[in-house]
Amino acid sequence: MSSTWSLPADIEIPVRHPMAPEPGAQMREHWEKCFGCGSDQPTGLGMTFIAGEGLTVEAQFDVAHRYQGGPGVIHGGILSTGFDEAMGTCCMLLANSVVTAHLEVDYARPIVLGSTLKFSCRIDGAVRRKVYSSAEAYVDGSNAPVATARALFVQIDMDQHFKDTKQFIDHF
Ligand SMILES: CCCCCCCCCC(=O)SCCNC(=O)CCNC(=O)[C@H](O)C(C)(C)COP(=O)(O)OP(=O)(O)OC[C@H]1O[C@@H](n2cnc3c(N)ncnc32)[C@H](O)[C@@H]1OP(=O)(O)O
Repeated sequence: MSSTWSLPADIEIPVRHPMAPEPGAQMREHWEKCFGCGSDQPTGLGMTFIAGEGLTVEAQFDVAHRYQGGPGVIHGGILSTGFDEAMGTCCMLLANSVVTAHLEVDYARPIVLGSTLKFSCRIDGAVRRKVYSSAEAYVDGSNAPVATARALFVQIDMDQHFKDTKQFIDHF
């Protein structure tokens, strides 16, 4: 990993929301039209999520041929999208609405089309509206991660943040 990412000194461990899904339970999509998780988004990743213990989430999707970048391997942007979605969903354990402010990925190994890509995500801490997360991605048969990521999410007011794009909720 080549990252210079560091967590702030005043970081605190937030409390998992009491209404968050139980460990082992499937977590819901945050929006049905979302490219990452939406059930009404036929060209999307179709990611699924299982709540883990504490502030952790496991996620996965199948690397379809349409996600190809180089010959036979995943496009790097699709992999970063998977991280974004998985870590963003992990933040839902706090029952706050967040958007990504910063995302960085280290690509360690090529990921072959047809793989099932699995993500282990956690919340590392929070400061005010900022939620810090990190994650690793694995494919079957690999003990070492094929990629790692770190991200900063910022809590938002949904009505304010999407005030200019509300029409997309009714007209996709
Ligand atoms: C609903 C659940 C969803 C779960 C799954 C979601 C998965 C997918 C998530 C996405 O892909 S979201 C789409 C991509 N992201 C965006 O479009 C966000 C675009 N950026 C913004 O809208 C604003 O920049 C943002 C809301 C992130 C922040 O603007 P604000 O005016 O609300 O806050 P502000 O700029 O004061 O920043 C708040 C704190 O974050 C810090 N910050 C913001 N951007 C940063 C950055 N890039 N790097 C480091 N720190 C950053 C900022 O310094 C400050 O720190 P302090 O509390 O210490 O003062």
